[in-house]
Amino acid sequence: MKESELRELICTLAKSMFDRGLTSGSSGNISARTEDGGLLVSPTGTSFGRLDPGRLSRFDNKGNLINGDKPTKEISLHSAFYDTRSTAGAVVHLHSCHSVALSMMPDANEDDFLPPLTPYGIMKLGKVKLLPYFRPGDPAMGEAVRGLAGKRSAIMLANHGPVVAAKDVEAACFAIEELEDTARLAMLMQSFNPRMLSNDQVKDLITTFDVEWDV
Ligand SMILES: O=C(O)[C@@H](O)C(=O)COP(=O)(O)O
Ligand SMILES: [Zn+2]
Repeated sequence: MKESELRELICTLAKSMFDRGLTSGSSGNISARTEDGGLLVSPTGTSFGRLDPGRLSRFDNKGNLINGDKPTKEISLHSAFYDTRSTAGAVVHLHSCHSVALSMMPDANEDDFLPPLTPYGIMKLGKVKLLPYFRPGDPAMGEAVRGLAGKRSAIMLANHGPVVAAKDVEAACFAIEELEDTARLAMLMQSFNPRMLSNDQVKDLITTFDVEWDV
């Protein structure tokens, strides 16, 4: 994809998520690989509702900022995904409400954050890791992601928000939206003892759709 098209797509997808309340104010950040191995990154303090394609932070393939505004303070978090997952072409972070709510539950599962409620949750995300709370911008977040050795495409930062890497920016947005939808279902259903997918049904999905599943 030409860089000008990628710039437009990042801003269009970010605005779509903002307009649907998936992140609000100036929360969230998004990045995508360019054809020359560089990165386009949302600038710090900007709103997903009003990203300007011409002002995205542009890094070259050696990680130098070459133009655009000052990047998100979570750049080390994004870099950790690119450095540990060779397939990563985009990374998205949101402050999506239901995911954050689920991360605050006393019985939240750290190794497998999302309950197996729907097939799409499994297919789009694999197993989601819940990481502890970090101060926003703390490079330790990136270190925690590096500690996962590229085995997870999706993580949840406790009391903060989800972060998802995927092959391109559209796939990353699809996946993080699925994470929020699954967390929403989990919160809606939590007092009803919902019937979940069985282990066999989950295994069937993993096999049929070639889902990465860190065991
Ligand atoms: O929660 C935070 O402060 C950041 O993770 C965030 O979502 C927005 O920070 P910037 O991308 O630096 O604006
Ligand atoms: Zn954040």
